[in-house]
Amino acid sequence: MKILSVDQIHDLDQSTIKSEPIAPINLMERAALAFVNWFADRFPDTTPTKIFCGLGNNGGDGLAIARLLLEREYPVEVHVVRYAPRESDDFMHNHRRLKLVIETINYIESEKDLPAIRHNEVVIDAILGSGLTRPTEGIVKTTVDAINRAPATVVAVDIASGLYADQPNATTDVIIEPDYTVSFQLPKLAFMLPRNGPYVGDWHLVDIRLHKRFIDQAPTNFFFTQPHEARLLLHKRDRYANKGTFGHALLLAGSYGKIGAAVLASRACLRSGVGLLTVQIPRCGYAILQTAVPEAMCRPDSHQNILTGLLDHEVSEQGSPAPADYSVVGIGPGLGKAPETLTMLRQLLPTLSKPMVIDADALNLLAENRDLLSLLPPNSILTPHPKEFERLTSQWTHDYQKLTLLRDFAQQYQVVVVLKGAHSAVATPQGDVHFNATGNPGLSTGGTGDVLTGVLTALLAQGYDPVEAAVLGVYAHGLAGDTVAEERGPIGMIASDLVDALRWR
Ligand SMILES: NC(=O)C1=CN([C@@H]2O[C@H](COP(=O)(O)OP(=O)(O)OC[C@H]3O[C@@H](n4cnc5c(N)ncnc54)[C@H](O)[C@@H]3O)[C@@H](O)[C@H]2O)[C@H](O)CC1
Ligand SMILES: [K+]
Repeated sequence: MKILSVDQIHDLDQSTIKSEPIAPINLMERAALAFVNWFADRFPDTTPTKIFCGLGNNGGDGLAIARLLLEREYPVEVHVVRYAPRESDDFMHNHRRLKLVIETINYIESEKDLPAIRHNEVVIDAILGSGLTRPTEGIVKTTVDAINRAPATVVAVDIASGLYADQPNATTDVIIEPDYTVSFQLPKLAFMLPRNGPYVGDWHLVDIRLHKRFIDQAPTNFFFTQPHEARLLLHKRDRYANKGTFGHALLLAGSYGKIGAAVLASRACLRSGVGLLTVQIPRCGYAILQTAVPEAMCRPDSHQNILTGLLDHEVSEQGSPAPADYSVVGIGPGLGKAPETLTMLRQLLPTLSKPMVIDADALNLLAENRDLLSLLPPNSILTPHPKEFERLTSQWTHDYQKLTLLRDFAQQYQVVVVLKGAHSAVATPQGDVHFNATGNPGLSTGGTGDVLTGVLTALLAQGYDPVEAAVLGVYAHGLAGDTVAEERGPIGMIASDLVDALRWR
């Protein structure tokens, strides 16, 4: 699903109005009805509801929502924040219609007009929408502040008042902090950025049948992966396939005290459909890996505690293939940053031409030796968490800057970057960014990144296009997290649970 800019959403509105055709006031009615249907599914018709409206079309939506809720016999109070002398046409239209069915419309011009808000009430925020052009100030700011301080549940219409849909807010801006945002049809870029969490809450989309052809043709670099889109990426399995069909992956992972990372990545790789898996680990991990993951083959490193890339010929079979002979190489989980391991990485990279997967300490080694970045095989997948990405690039002051760094990095080095976090972002060598829909805070625990590395390595081994592998892998990994969280709650989740919860269908 595409994420469009505010300007594009405005044009989409106009295009919908012209092409259907539909009168603007009827499109507003459609939007209000979609909101009310969502609302009525969550809140019973006994819920005391205070609707705060601005004077533009977001306020117009609020007035229409008030009328539709009154029709359904919700106890509704309407408060219009009168911050400017002029209202939009569709606001005026809905104002006239509402006056016919409601006893009073309240106006907030100064602080003394603010109503008390109690904890059992729901506040609907329809003060400002995507038309925001400047920070909240004066009575708007005072009202937003009062709503944020109130103990009630807050639902934002389209977007929280004061939050820019596609550009950074200042840290001093006063913005509604909703429990829910109910947005019209397409998500806003602002919803994808972790630091906006308090200003978005739990967000939902309601369909208002905006002009489909316009959306199909609209250019954008930003996408949100929906479940059905992720599932379409899944390759069907041929009935006559054999294990050779699904590739042979080589994982380079583990160091003394971190063999568990190699185990997690290996198990996840096997659970994600790889044909054959070989793992190179330090000798200290040999018995552990062979016991914990009997399905994997083991290449013991000549070093006892770290990876050096040299094989222990006492234990490993004669004539082991070179890393380049495997379908894919995944490197990083539990690796450590020993000088010998850096030497291994330095020698390995120029020998590889197929896309590889690079995670954890392999990323930290790249960050400390940035000359290695130009040796990465094109279309390789890098999976940094924000701190690792900062080491690879530079510090950022807000999420939009981080997004620019992310796109620039992926384009400069022609790699796929999975920036992990809430709504993990997959940046492509072409400059696109795909935000993920799945996952929860339970994933912030040791080892979940190792699981992702295993998943992505398996998908590349099976011949998935690297961008598709990243989008699908991140989706499936997050979904496994959601499945586990549903069962035992996010607090009790551990990375091994994720491996067991991976589902490919
Ligand atoms: N396609 C859709 O998604 C539809 C959206 N609808 C709703 O329309 C709003 C956008 O409406 P618009 O009138 O363009 O803007 P706002 O209501 O957000 O703002 C009104 C007006 O206020 C001025 N303004 C900007 N910043 C401030 C500020 N900080 N303080 C005071 N005033 C400010 C500015 O002049 C704005 O124009 C969208 O969010 C949806 O809710 C349609 O109803 C249906 C289709
Ligand atoms: K709003």
